[in-house]
Amino acid sequence: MIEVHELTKRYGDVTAVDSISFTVQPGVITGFLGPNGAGKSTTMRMILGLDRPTSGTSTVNGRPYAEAPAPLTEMGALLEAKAIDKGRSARNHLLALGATIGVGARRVDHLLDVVGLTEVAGKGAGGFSLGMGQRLGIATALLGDPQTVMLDEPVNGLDPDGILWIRNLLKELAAEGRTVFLSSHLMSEMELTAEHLVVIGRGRILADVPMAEFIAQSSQNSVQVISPDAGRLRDLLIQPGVVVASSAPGRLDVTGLSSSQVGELAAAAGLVLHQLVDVAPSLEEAFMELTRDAVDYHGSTDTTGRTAA
Ligand SMILES: Nc1ncnc2c1ncn2[C@@H]1O[C@H](COP(=O)(O)OP(=O)(O)OP(=O)(O)O)[C@@H](O)[C@H]1O
Repeated sequence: MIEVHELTKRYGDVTAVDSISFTVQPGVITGFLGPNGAGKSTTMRMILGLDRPTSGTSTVNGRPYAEAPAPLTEMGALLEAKAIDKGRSARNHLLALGATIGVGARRVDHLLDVVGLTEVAGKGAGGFSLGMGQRLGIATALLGDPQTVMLDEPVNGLDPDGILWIRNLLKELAAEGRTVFLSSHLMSEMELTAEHLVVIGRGRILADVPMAEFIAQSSQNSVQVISPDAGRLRDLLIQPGVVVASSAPGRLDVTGLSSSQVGELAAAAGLVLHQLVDVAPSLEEAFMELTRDAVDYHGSTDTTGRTAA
């Protein structure tokens, strides 16, 4: 279990983390979400004891991580890929770390197999691709068979096969009753992996809820309609508070009305419908809605350098 209590971190004038409290429970995968610069990495670094909090506390399995007698067996963490001695082979890296906690060659070779690095185990990790470095980082996190794992962007650089593999691995770890805490900007992947979410924006907790609840509370529900009379239906549905978009001929995506309202309006006008479906919002839509006011870095699709007057 990870417990964070009124944790604050200031860098000069910047408050990176602003008195946040949350608990990461064992047995479920908890996702840590937030826009760029929200404070996720800073929080994880403080939990790991790599950054000293300005105030507040955090504990891993009941005590500050820095005080754990055998940290690698308490919590395995992946913060930055490739944070290893680049000249060393993957196997030697794991063996050297394993030696500090009584883990030998057998478990090292097993873990190399689990993360899919057996064939390159003797090669210098300096030549590893981003995804291979990530796999090695995950093997390192699992080395001490820890009760808790904390992973910052674990799917970063992984190919589709690797992403599926880590999703299943994390689910297995949680099913074994372990605490699993991970950050990711890949919303579709997080939606498939996590059961609980902690969302942070500008250093503050915006949500700490089960995934299903987080998505359900979004107002982004829409209705998808397919009709041979799409044009007439569109004119009928347009009213204040209703947005009607069309992504294909004969298809309308309606927000602001329920499917029964759309169906009744169509029936009253004698319009034929071929399909009428409620579309639940995605995690991405729910996340964008919640964090709209907490995004510090906005991009633009204008690559011309011209700005609107
Ligand atoms: N060592 C540091 N010195 C000064 N400011 C820092 C430092 N580390 C982080 N910050 C600032 O703290 C804030 C939170 O940064 P942090 O890296 O924790 O965010 P994040 O949620 O992990 O972002 P991202 O999604 O981009 O990785 C940002 O404004 C960042 O610029």
